[in-house]
Amino acid sequence: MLTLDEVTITQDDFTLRADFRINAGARVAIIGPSGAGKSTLVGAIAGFVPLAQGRVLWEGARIDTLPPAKRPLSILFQDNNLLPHLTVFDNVALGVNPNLRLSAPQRASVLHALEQVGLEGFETRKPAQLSGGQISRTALARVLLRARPLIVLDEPFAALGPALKAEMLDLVEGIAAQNRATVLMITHDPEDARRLCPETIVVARGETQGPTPTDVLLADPPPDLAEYLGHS
Ligand SMILES: Nc1ncnc2c1ncn2[C@@H]1O[C@H](COP(=O)(O)OP(=O)(O)OP(=O)(O)O)[C@@H](O)[C@H]1O
Repeated sequence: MLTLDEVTITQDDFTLRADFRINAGARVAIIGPSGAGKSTLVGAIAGFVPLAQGRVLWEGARIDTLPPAKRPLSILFQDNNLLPHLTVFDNVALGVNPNLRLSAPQRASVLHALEQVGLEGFETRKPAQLSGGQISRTALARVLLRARPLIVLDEPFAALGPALKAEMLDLVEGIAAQNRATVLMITHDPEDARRLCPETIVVARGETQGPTPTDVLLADPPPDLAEYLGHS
């Protein structure tokens, strides 16, 4: 279980309060107006943004005191998930060993992860030689290989077209199932939430609400969310 226990995050004059629990294995969307604090919230969970108050726990143990690399999660951003000077193979291999000295079984596991995301034969390419979808697949192969119990997505697929985005969300679902991982996904698109996330947290007016079942929330959104979604 991921627990945010009476957390307050402050960035200059911006304040967000968060207090919720997410069960292990759940897939939860984070939705809310631009500037509401969605990235700040996941940044605090991942360790890039300090807490002003409160605690973050995974399976009952505090993680907010750990540096980002020691936290039990993998995070993907909209951009810069890959190192441009490294090949696809090495970008994925970073998930096994940051110094890239891999044993034979580790090399085999990288190749297997690439195969699973449909990138067999792309091992020696550099990110500049990949399409947007292939970049996403490479980043997801690393997530698969790292096998951290929590997968955090800060809109990594926002620039992809709808069909490709749906494919990536299905790939995330498969990876999460294989690793028995919990998923937290920021999105601006309610259809993404419907597709991947049975539950949703709303971030608005300086606080988090939920998680709430996504279908219930979207069928009858509270005023803040209705305004954001463009309902009358
Ligand atoms: N490093 C920072 N220093 C000061 N204020 C910041 C910093 N990063 C973000 N903020 C402010 O915190 C608030 C929340 O920003 P955040 O990026 O978390 O919102 P968001 O909900 O993810 O927005 P969007 O949907 O537009 O990406 C904004 O008012 C933003 O200007």
